[in-house]
Amino acid sequence: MNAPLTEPSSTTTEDLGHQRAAIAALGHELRALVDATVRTAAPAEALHRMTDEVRRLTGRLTGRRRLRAEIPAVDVFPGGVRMYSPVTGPGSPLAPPMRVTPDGDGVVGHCTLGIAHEGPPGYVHGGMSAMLLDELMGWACYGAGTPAMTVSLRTRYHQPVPLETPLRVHARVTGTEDRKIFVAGSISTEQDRTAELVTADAVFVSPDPDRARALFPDGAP
Ligand SMILES: CCCCCCCC(=O)SCCNC(=O)CCNC(=O)[C@H](O)C(C)(C)COP(=O)(O)OP(=O)(O)OC[C@H]1O[C@@H](n2cnc3c(N)ncnc32)[C@H](O)[C@@H]1OP(=O)(O)O
Repeated sequence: MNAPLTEPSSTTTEDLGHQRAAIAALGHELRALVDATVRTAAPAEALHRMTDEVRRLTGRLTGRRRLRAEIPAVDVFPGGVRMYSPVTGPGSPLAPPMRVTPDGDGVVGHCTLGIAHEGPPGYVHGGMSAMLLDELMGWACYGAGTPAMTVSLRTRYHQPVPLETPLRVHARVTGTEDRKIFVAGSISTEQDRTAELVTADAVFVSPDPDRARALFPDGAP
């Protein structure tokens, strides 16, 4: 029988690097598994065999489990690496993952979505587009020195967003009013950055300090 998979006990910088690389490698394979799962035309018997194998694998991820709201040791929070973010996390099978970089007065996100994120056949699910924008708009707030949470997000879908096509997501802060931050965002393809397929505007709010402490006892965003 295979040995259980457990967490390392020490957390030196080198260990963290190894741990992050291992998390990213597992995330990569799980994303490949998700992609294969939503594409397969395998017959029911093959799917049942596969189900048994996956259940066995899941059972091998033993050891201590992260608690709700606990920040993983591999993360830098706030404002840094989030290994399991459903949008940017290299360890998340749900994430594209989107890579975020500064861009002039805002931030830009790069990613390609596969058919696991399909809405209309061949195109991205509208909720997924909203998720990419929401996340990146949050990064824009953080980049502007005002970490905040979304209180309102309005999306406009101008044209369908193609799957399996490199995408460029953009966000920038357009104004502030006390604790409110106004943010604009868009999605285009890398190939034609001028054609905005989805645009969005959002209001973010920096929680007041008491609210932030209550929401995030381990460190406000
Ligand atoms: C770095 C990458 C991060 C990525 C994160 C991606 C972003 C996210 O997904 S965040 C998760 C989704 N958002 C949430 O869960 C937020 C839920 N909301 C809350 O918890 C609270 O509203 C919170 C904590 C944000 C603010 O609470 P609090 O500090 O008490 O503020 P509050 O006093 O209610 O409101 C502040 C101001 O915002 C205004 N406001 C509140 N909601 C809205 C709204 N929907 N639209 C416009 N303005 C609003 C209020 O009117 C008030 O304005 P004013 O001072 O002029 O009266």
